[in-house]
Amino acid sequence: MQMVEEMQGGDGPSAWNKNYPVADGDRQSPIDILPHQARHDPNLGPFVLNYDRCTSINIANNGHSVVVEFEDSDDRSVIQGGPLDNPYRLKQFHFHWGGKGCHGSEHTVEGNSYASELHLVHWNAVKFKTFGEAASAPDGLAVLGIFLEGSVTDFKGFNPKCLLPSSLHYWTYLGSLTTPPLHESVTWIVVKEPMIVSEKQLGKFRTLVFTGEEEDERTRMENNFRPPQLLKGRTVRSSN
Ligand SMILES: Clc1ccc(Cc2nnn[n-]2)cc1
Ligand SMILES: [Zn+2]
Repeated sequence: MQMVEEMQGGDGPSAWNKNYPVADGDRQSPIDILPHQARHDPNLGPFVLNYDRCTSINIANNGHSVVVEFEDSDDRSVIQGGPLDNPYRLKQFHFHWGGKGCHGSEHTVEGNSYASELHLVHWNAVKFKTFGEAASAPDGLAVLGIFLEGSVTDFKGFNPKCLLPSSLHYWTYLGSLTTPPLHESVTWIVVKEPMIVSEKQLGKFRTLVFTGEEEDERTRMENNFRPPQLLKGRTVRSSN
């Protein structure tokens, strides 16, 4: 996909640095995670999700993913602990996926990718008044990344918490948004254990289209992931 874009002079990830020079910055995401090179940090405690009173507002195809937005006018749905100095409010979650097989996640682990990756996007409402302000500040956002692995099992019901695997051990590093504006404002928390979802569920993503309802050609929405970026000397820490 990316090669084709380059040959056709497309506006895919490799061309983003034209309009967003930060694409070549020092804390870009995603990255390829090398578990043996991650530094185990005994001071890194567990992160805590308080989503019980979470109130989703809508679900939408925003042209490059499927996004569920949440009410974020108070601290009813927050993540805290782990590498975070204070609670961060849940703003939205969305997914990245591929066209088939096990490609589609944004982060990779020793070069291996998963079929999809769920991103729960949170913002630092203690330090900033709005999401927009937080989104361009170095400690403004915290994105929880959960790998989704295809399997024939099925699972019913839907609640952000039930999407979490049993073990919440994670890697954490300082990075960025993975689509323009690519702000270097994200404290990444990537859970090690993938969630198992059914091929049927993954198939649902692949029926989504990039094009708007009014447009006639239907471009299938797939491969909406940015490839891994250079670490540039950053340390990836591992919880216990
Ligand atoms: Cl508000 C917003 C902007 C960009 C993205 C894309 C992304 N960045 N990091 N993970 N996904 C998600 C939400
Ligand atoms: Zn994302």
